[in-house]
Amino acid sequence: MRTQKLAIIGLGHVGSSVLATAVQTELFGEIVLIDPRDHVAFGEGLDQTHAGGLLSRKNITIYAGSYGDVADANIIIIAATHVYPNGEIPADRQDLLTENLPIIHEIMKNIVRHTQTAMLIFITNPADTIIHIAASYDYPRNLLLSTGTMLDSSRLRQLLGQRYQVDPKAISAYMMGEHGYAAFPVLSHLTIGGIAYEQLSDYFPEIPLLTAEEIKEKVVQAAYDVFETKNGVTNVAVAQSAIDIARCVLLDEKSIYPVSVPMSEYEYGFSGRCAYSVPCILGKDGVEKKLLVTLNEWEKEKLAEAVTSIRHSIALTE
Ligand SMILES: NC(=O)c1ccc[n+]([C@@H]2O[C@H](COP(=O)([O-])OP(=O)(O)OC[C@H]3O[C@@H](n4cnc5c(N)ncnc54)[C@H](O)[C@@H]3O)[C@@H](O)[C@H]2O)c1
Repeated sequence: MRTQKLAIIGLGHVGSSVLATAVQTELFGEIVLIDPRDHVAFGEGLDQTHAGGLLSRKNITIYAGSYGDVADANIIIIAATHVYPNGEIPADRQDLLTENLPIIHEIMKNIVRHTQTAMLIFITNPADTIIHIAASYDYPRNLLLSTGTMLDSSRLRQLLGQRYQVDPKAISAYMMGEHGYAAFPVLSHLTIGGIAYEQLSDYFPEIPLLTAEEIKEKVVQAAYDVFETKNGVTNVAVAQSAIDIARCVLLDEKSIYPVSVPMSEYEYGFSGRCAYSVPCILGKDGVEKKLLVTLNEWEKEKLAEAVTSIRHSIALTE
């Protein structure tokens, strides 16, 4: 009998958080770590393995490996990125593209050589362009996605949860579009405890209703509140997002998450191929259905802006 196997590619701040979160979930019996800085993959694996003697921990096999080891992986999470000297990480995610493009090509070439069945979950930025590039390889389209605006959506629910003093999980809401400056909230489908956004003032008259533009700005800024205080690193919440997706696929949960996926011109009518975040049903077959929700005029405008921004980035790769 086989256990569930996870491969993590890129063991920096994000990859090591993915590892720590994955271990806590107890979903995986085997975890392989791949990073060109062999000593980093080895050390992260060893550090986690040392906790294996504690009564709270399951006896999981964790080791530094190579691409041959992804052949029987169920889930592959990619958090590889160019390492900037002196930690001078560009704040604009798009500025990571030049350095990360060859890294993603190298990773995809290696993955397709060994498997066609693992769910690929990309974290590497710029998220949407990266998934567009990954989708250019001979790999099942339904088995690749980027966490995209999943993290932005969690920030949105957290922000509104604090504002209305309710559990963020009581809020059904998501961000769509670009994982970046052009992410936008879809207020036309947002509910708090089933109450539509525009009716919230009836229930919470003391709380002024923020405009969609104000919410967008606050959510986009939230990433930088972490980035600026943690010296260019945001690692914990995105790691949890990636593992939530992994769990959803492994348990065939059919949850709906906003994730970045390849989009054709027949979806939302933008000519040519692109990739951006839309709510998707995720299950054992990966991305099982994209929910192309009806958008209001402001949201259509913002989606067009997001597509333009991502297209500009994609054009730099051609
Ligand atoms: N999508 C999101 O919501 C989100 C959130 C946070 C961070 N990120 C992104 O996650 C990525 C990782 O960030 P980080 O803070 O962990 O960076 P980091 O610099 O700490 O780690 C990057 C790791 O990737 C490894 N790497 C480099 N080239 C590689 C290759 N060819 N194959 C495999 N591994 C390789 C490096 O050796 C390093 O260990 C970045 O692109 C960052 O922008 C995305």
